[in-house]
Amino acid sequence: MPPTPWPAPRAGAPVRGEVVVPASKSLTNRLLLLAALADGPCLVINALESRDSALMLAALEQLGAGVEHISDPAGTGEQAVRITPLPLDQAAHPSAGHPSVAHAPEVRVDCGLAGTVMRFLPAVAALTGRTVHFDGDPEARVRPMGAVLQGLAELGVAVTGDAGSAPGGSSKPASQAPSTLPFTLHSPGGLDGGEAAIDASASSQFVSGLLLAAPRMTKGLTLRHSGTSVPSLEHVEMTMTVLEQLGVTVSSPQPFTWRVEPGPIPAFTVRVEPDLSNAGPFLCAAAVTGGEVVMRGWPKTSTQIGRRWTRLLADFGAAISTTEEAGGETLTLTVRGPQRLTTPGTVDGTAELTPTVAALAALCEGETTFTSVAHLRGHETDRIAALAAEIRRLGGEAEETDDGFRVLSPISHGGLVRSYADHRMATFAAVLGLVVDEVEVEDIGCTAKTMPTFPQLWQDLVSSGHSGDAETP
Ligand SMILES: O=C(O)C1=C[C@@H](OP(=O)(O)O)[C@@H](O)[C@H](O)C1
Ligand SMILES: C=C(OP(=O)(O)O)C(=O)O
Repeated sequence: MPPTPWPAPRAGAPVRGEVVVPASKSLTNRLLLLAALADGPCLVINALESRDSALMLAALEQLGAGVEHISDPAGTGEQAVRITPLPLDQAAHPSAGHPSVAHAPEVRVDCGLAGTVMRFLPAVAALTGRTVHFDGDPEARVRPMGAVLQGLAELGVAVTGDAGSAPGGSSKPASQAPSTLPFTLHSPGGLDGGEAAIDASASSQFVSGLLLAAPRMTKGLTLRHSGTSVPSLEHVEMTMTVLEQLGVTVSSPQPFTWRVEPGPIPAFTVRVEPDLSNAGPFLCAAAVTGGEVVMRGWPKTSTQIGRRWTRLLADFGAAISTTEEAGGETLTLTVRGPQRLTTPGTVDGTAELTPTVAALAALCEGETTFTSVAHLRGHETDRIAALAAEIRRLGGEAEETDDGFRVLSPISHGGLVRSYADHRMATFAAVLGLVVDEVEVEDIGCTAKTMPTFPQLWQDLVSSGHSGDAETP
């Protein structure tokens, strides 16, 4: 049964309110994975609870980690996840008195539509020495996977494109590794690492996925990107920083080359930051309605790409102010919307923020050109095509370009916006619906990928303060 369309709440007045967004998907899934590779049980406080993080936890459990949900571990009312690491020593030394992994049952990993699961877990799977089958949603089966699988094949992992193939099936040359889900990995000797070169121009997650597992490769890993540019380079920096913060030695001997030394990951307790990408639509609610939205707990420094919101919103005419909070680590961020949004003309390399920025562009007079985002064609959906199509559906003009798209004129009416199973297409439509009558979102449920509470938080924010009138473009 198709989902019931969700009528996007229309702001009858400038949106004024405060919002607390859940934890970062990118940090949660890195920290859960690294906890499973640590040398003792770890506590991840305020871990995101969403489909992507649930898939990560389920997969880590399948691979042999322990997962326990704990309420209020620090007396702050927060939730936490305790991870008992994977028994990797058994994989590395199957004859050292441990039950051999050769007899361990095969594992099935459901990636859903999560890039962080499909790109980050193959190297971890190889470390376990078990035969692991990966598959996901129909939309996930077209997302690019080739580089990470070629990298693993180069490092000696048998990779086959048939999810049902026999364990131990012959390894193919790296160039013949499958390029999409489903696939099967088999690496009975674990993963020694060493050196590999991959073309990561389709996703930064190919790099992150190999680097995250590298501390537990016996030789560590020197990874070189062989293409022109890596998109979302911030996410690779996040990977390197998180590894370093957890005590792993990392370096970047030259541009597009990363080195992770082998060694233990000391057991850790960590608290996850709010998701600054998912904060975007809420902050945009102030920008598009001429209202004011406050977010407490904005990290003073962050590895998240969403830290760019302060600059991006200012570029569209919003006023941003911050005050330091007690403890000095976090800020209270206030976004005040302008009377009328102004386009900065060009928006470059906004990666996963792009659909939300596109909502601002679709409400501006004047052209906005999005550049260096070609890789968005391999996201949850082809976001370049989807954004152009949905802007046109609502009466705007938009065209696709080689490395992005151009919004030529603003939308002029509401309608049913297709969500393409993509959480950011759904929230793109929600932002538009604040100021345009009768916008409906085909499947608001897809926001559960990274923020199951989105519909409620959105409704709460829209109804939280009423004064003045919101303008229709
Ligand atoms: O490493 C990560 O957590 C992510 C990396 C980026 O992927 P791409 O490089 O494929 O854009 C980003 O878009 C995604 O939402 C999360
Ligand atoms: C591209 C995204 O997700 P994923 O981690 O599935 O790649 C995203 O959240 O915008």
